[in-house]
Amino acid sequence: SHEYPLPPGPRKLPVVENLFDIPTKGLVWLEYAEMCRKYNSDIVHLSALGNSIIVLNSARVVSDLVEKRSSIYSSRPHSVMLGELMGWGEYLVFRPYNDGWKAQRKIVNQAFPPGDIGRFQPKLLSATHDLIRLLAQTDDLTKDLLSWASVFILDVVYGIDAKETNTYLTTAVKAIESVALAAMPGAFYVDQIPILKYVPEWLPGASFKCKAREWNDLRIKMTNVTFDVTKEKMALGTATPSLTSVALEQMDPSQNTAEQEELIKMTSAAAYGGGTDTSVVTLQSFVALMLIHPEIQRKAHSQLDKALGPGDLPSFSDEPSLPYITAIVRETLRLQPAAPLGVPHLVTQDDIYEGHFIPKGSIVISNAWSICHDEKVYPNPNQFDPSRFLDAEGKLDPNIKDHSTATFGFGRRVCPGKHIALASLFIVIASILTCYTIEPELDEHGEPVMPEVKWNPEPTMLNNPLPFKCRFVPRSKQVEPFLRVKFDF
Ligand code: HEM
Repeated sequence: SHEYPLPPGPRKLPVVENLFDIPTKGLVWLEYAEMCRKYNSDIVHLSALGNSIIVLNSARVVSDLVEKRSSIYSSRPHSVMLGELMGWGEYLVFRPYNDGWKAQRKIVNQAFPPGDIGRFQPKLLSATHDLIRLLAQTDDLTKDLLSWASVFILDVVYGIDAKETNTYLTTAVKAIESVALAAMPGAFYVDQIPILKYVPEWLPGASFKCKAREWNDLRIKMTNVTFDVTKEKMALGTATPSLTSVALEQMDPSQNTAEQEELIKMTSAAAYGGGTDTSVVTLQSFVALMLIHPEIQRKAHSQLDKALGPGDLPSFSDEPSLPYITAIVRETLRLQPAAPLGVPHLVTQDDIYEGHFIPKGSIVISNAWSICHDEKVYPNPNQFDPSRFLDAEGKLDPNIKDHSTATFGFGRRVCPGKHIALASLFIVIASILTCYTIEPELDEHGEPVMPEVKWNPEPTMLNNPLPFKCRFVPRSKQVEPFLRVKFDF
């Protein structure tokens, strides 16, 4: 009954409203983009089960609302399953926009100052060299990439070194998986019918409560075990700088210690969870895109061979002479963003935008996919072409908008690990391409068989290629010492 109409969108049916219009199958970001095209609007409204959903489909509207009006567009939807029953509701990623969120955000910003990533570079480099060695004999690419991401993130967040990683990996992988499952809208009825949370566990149909209890245990374990490692190392004087150690050192002694530690724990676990899978799926997409585009690998190889001495592995100081590698990082994130719909925001006040009413409490979904595939900014948007980011001389062209405004989210919630993620992707991509050519597997006659690479059509928050087969073929005898294996050339 507001004087301004809601944004356009599919017709609302009695009772169920738009329940059947909400995409739940296939690549949902494409479905949302299509819906916006159909209603000829960059902003679309849906409602179902008491939720109001606003879809934003262009850089312009996302910037106008989520960025310029960020004081009211920065909260998160509440979830009974994930937030209450599984206990993740107060962790940085999921926490509503309040003082607790601000305190956690400050912890990350102090430990990860965007201007100073130097202190983490040795950690990223050493995790990358471990991966390079694994790839020489990989038979499970996903597993190796997960190991790379876990090694560097556990080191950056907790100062845990590579040999200890496996001890903590199983719990974390299960915990992160449980979050991904519970975060899928519609996965658990209790999110639509909150009163179900009072149902006793033994009642038929209440298996979600058992799951929630197990998953809550995983959260507690994941949060505490790694945190305790950092504390112990600090006490022994063996800690290397990490998010957790920096935050512990910066605690205010005049304030309650237990409360501050609790905040640090939740922040660290959120960074651990927020950084792992996103990094893995981005690298999976990179490998898949290289396999499909040997001509791009050749260009990258030629730049690497010019910039590096024979037998050298790339370091961070090589970045200025490797613009094509930076362009591959950007193009991978643009073409196949890791989280095409980001993490939903929530608007905390009624708002009016371009003649439309946006109700307080609406879930706001910013479609990063559409922004990254806008043909006005990126001609032939579905083409993998790193050189679109370069000028005529092959330098990075500052006039071409880079993906990072979209792939890493928006406004006050923008990914606080963004510069670490970009640095880790640069070094791992440069190192893989220095050492290897990514090639299809050979059949029994020695002929290459190019697999059909498909991006996962299951509805999840992440965008990853389905497992595919490929080979990492070493490029020269000079890298053998790094790989610590012998090859026949
Ligand atoms: C390729 C890698 C990565 C991608 C694509 C990515 C993407 C994102 C996105 C889309 C969001 C939600 C932003 C929003 O709500 O608007 C986010 C949040 C977050 N990310 Fe990342 N991320 C990556 C790596 C990392 C790393 C390495 C860390 C930490 C070490 C990290 C920590 C976080 C945290 C703590 C949040 C929650 C911020 C908040 O809610 O205030 N991320 N990330």
